[in-house]
Amino acid sequence: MINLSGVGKTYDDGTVAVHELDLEIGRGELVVLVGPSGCGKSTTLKMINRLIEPTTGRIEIDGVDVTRQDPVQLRRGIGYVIQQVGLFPHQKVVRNVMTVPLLYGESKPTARKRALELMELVGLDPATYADRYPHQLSGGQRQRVGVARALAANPPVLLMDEPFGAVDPVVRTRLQDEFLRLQRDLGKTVVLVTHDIDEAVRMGDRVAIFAVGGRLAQYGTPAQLLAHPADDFVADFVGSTKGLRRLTVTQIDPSHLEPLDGVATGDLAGAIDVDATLEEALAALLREDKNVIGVKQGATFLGVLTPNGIHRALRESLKTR
Ligand SMILES: Nc1ncnc2c1ncn2[C@@H]1O[C@H](COP(=O)(O)OP(=O)(O)OP(=O)(O)O)[C@@H](O)[C@H]1O
Repeated sequence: MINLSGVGKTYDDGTVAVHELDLEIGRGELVVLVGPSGCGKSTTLKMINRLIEPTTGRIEIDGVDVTRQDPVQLRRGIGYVIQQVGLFPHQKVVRNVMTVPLLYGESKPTARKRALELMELVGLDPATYADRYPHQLSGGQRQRVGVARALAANPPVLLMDEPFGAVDPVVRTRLQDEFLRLQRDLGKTVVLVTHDIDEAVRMGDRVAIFAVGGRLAQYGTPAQLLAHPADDFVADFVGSTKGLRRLTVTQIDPSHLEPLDGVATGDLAGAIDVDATLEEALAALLREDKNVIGVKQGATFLGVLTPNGIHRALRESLKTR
């Protein structure tokens, strides 16, 4: 879908922001670019929609070189969400979201209808929020308006630069979850920039870790990066809590379950679905202050998971990936 080959950017003052970058992003994939400050993540993102022109290399979307496309045309197919959202302060929320459909020649009633649908989609009740001004919203709500506006032209590609950066950690986690749910329905191809490795691991189908100097240190699934960091830099960056992070990306394996026989009902912390992650299983055990949790697939009870089982599953996932 999106293909970067040998892409480099050297700014006029000689700063090498991105160096010989090869990156392939599949259709419908959510790829996160992560790394320390100044390592070229935003520059990479802006080269995809031609806000910045590369010095070397080639960027293709669906096999078409972006530099051969009219930038305005190109950006119609690419939604862009930035941290400070950039809403028009003197326009009501609904009007802010209508901007893009109006730009593309939709009639006012059609644009308004679409804007209200999009507000609903991103979890902002139109009846409450449509006629507010941006300053009458919380940071998280403003961010949702930004996402709604980026989706307004129904672009196949979405570029997001620190989209959840400006909100507190609790709201941030909620927005991340909401966006993941939305993404499951919409199936956009998303490239998301963050400096937060936890966000990268939570959100990314694949994660590209950048090192200073615009060098790609490693590209892989969160599980691969956590289990097999390519070098010391990546190992350091994913950090000492990588065992914990693995909980969030490792799914329950039915072969680690034990039979229910012999477990006293009082010891059981309810049941979770087999599609859950080890983190969800552990969280449920801690929440209920129990040491056994049931695992089911639909209505079928598969067995139980204990802290030992979780530990074993973690150890094995480290070996196999
Ligand atoms: N217009 C410019 N002229 C010169 N250097 C620039 C320009 N824009 C960015 N840079 C430099 O290019 C490098 C990469 O910048 P970029 O914004 O892509 O990094 P980033 O990884 O997105 O950083 P952050 O996480 O801090 O936003 C940095 O060293 C930055 O100072």
